[in-house]
Amino acid sequence: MTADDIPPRPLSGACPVVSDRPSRAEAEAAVRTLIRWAGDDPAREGLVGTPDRVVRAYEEFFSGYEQDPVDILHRTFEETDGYDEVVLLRDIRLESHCEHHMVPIIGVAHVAYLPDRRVVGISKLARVVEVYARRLQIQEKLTAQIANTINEVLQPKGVAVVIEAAHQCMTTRGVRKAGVTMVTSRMLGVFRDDSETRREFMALIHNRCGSGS
Ligand SMILES: Nc1nc2c(ncn2[C@@H]2O[C@H](COP(=O)(O)OP(=O)(O)OP(=O)(O)O)[C@@H](O)[C@H]2O)c(=O)[nH]1
Ligand SMILES: [Zn+2]
Repeated sequence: MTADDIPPRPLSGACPVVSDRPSRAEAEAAVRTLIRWAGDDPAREGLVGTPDRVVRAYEEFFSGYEQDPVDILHRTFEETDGYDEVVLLRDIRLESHCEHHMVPIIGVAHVAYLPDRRVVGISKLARVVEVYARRLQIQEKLTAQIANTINEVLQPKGVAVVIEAAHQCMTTRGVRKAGVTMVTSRMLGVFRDDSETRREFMALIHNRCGSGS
């Protein structure tokens, strides 16, 4: 599946802050409600600390709303030795949450770009993945947001993002199909326009030679 039908702008940036964000106490009360709804007693010993733990876990899972990926990519370096080949970060571990069921999406992202003089510290590509992953997502949007942000900020000759992930809403509930992987891609610039560059990217993703893994 591709995200070709998703417009390239304006998806990046910090998320709009909700004006009526509940307090921590209200969030913990909501967890107690869910525990009661599940049929258990939030006052019993083993569950007393659970609302606090769940809210802390959510703080981690959804910390991406507080961060702006554009800032992460802001610091770039001029590449003066004429490197004009693809830069690829392969197998970036991805942990997100599906916006329909709020259960994990686990997989990997492959992120490549073809620089146009300016390059970025490679960890920053993984950080952009991390920020968007730590929001409620569908995989298509996540894929497009990562690619569009890199494209907007670095203005390279092209960007390619592929995500391969398993959705626990399909494995632990619902249709319950274990082992299914969803694959999404977003190709911009030369990766979209030039089939040879796209083929090279796909070969780099799938050719494990020399990776040491
Ligand atoms: N396109 C897309 N669909 C997703 C993603 N994550 C979850 N879904 C799907 O979102 C759909 C939500 O469908 P609904 O019919 O509203 O929800 P549901 O009744 O829980 O559906 P089932 O999962 O089929 O039981 C399901 O088909 C999920 O598999 C995603 O990242 N992209
Ligand atoms: Zn889901």
